[in-house]
Amino acid sequence: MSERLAVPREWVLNAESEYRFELDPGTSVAIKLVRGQAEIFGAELVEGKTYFFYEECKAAIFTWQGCTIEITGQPSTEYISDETAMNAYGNIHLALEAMRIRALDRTKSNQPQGYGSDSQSSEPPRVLILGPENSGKTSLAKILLNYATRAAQDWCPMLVNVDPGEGASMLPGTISAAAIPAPLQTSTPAHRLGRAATTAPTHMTSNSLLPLAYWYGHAEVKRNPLLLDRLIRNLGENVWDRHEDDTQGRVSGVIIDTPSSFAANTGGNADHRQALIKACVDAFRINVILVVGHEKLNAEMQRTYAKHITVVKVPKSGGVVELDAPYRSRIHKYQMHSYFYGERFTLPPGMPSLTSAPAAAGYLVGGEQIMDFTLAPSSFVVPFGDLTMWRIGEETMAPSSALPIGATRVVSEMQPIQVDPSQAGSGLYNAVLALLASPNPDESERYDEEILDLHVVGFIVITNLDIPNKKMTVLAPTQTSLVGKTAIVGTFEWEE
Ligand SMILES: Nc1ncnc2c1ncn2[C@@H]1O[C@H](COP(=O)(O)OP(=O)(O)OP(=O)(O)O)[C@@H](O)[C@H]1O
Repeated sequence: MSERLAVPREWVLNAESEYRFELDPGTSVAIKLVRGQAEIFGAELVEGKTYFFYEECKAAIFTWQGCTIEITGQPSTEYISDETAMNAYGNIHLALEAMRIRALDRTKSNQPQGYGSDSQSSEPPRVLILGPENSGKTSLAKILLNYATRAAQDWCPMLVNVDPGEGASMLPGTISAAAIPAPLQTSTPAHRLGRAATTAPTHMTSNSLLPLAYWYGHAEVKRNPLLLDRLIRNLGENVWDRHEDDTQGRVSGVIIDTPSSFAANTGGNADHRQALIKACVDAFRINVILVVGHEKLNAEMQRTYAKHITVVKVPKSGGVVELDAPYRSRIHKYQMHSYFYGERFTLPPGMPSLTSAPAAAGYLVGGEQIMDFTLAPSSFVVPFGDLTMWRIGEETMAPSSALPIGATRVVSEMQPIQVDPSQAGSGLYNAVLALLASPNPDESERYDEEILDLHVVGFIVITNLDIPNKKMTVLAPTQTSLVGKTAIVGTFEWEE
């Protein structure tokens, strides 16, 4: 390792500029704010503390007023840019903030929602972010959420992620909603939108989220858009119910991050794309649409929604990195590993070790004091009969275009099909499954497709199938009884 890497390097940033960096696999960097003010995707850095970044993190340290930062370790790419989109993003935040304050005033004056001529303008912000691949949608969502939580009003905005390829604070394949009480930190792309409490070691709980999630099971929207539509509507209903009894949460608003396939047809069907945007608009009663870096989509949204919804064209940041498919699948792997095994990273060369107490006291990962990030999952053997496993829709369906004219396959796309683990080719070996909440205890309230509407309570992996003895080996965060539980398999595979 070269001597240069061991020596911390100082970078001086002028006001309204940012230091952008990208990391190679297996490397990490430490960044300390030496003096001045700085933030990362809207979350402020504490002066004198050392922040760690790893697992191919790509990010920027931005400063409004100027600062000096100290870097230890060598990113594969690093540079300073004074051409950022932060002014535009800051202005959007101010407009959303004004909406929150008006909505709060209205609540305090006890006027019901929808009352009076200015009812539209006193609604809290419910924002849908749309844009093509690598336009910076997730980064913008994070910046807006982080600015809201810093506003000294105790806002607790709701982050909704309907991009199953992203996974937010859960695993990829899920869509979720989580109230965000404090700025979302940045350290690894495996947890760009926070860490769910279920996977975090206990000492990290101060920043952990309690998301409500549904399992779609695939990274790609085109795989089963009808299912995604239904899950989005389920999520919307839940958020709406929750906000009925939570004025502060309701007034803080909702910010929705979407997949790029909502913006452009990526081999899918144009009707599905529009239907999914509509599902979000209806389910979350969207009143602001932000379109990042896409003229044509902006025009389309203006045409379709501008009568009732404020549609705003937003510039794309020049710092956004083009993420390719192999990178995205490595991130999925980091996410799945960190759910079961926690996080491991090596300090950059030249850093005093974690056992050196005085130095480690100033070390922060994801905004938390560094200690031990590893988890000890359980691997145990259970009879096949303990767990009922389902797959949604058939694997070998003919495409809709191959069906007779007038026929639809709505039922089969949404149909839960029980998976028999004793059948060769069940697809369960090394599959990631979502464990679902219990169905309605009242039998008379049950319905055929109920499992589509049950939220996720955890995840397991089947690491071995012993067909002659009708037993399987299950990897789970803790040893737990699976008797009577229901799980759904998707298309995510576990890799050691
Ligand atoms: N200003 C910046 N400087 C450096 N990296 C950045 C900056 N803004 C975003 N990035 C990085 O660029 C990558 C893509 O950004 P982001 O995920 O926000 O885009 P997206 O439009 O949501 O992507 P997707 O195609 O997955 O929908 C991420 O790794 C993000 O951390």
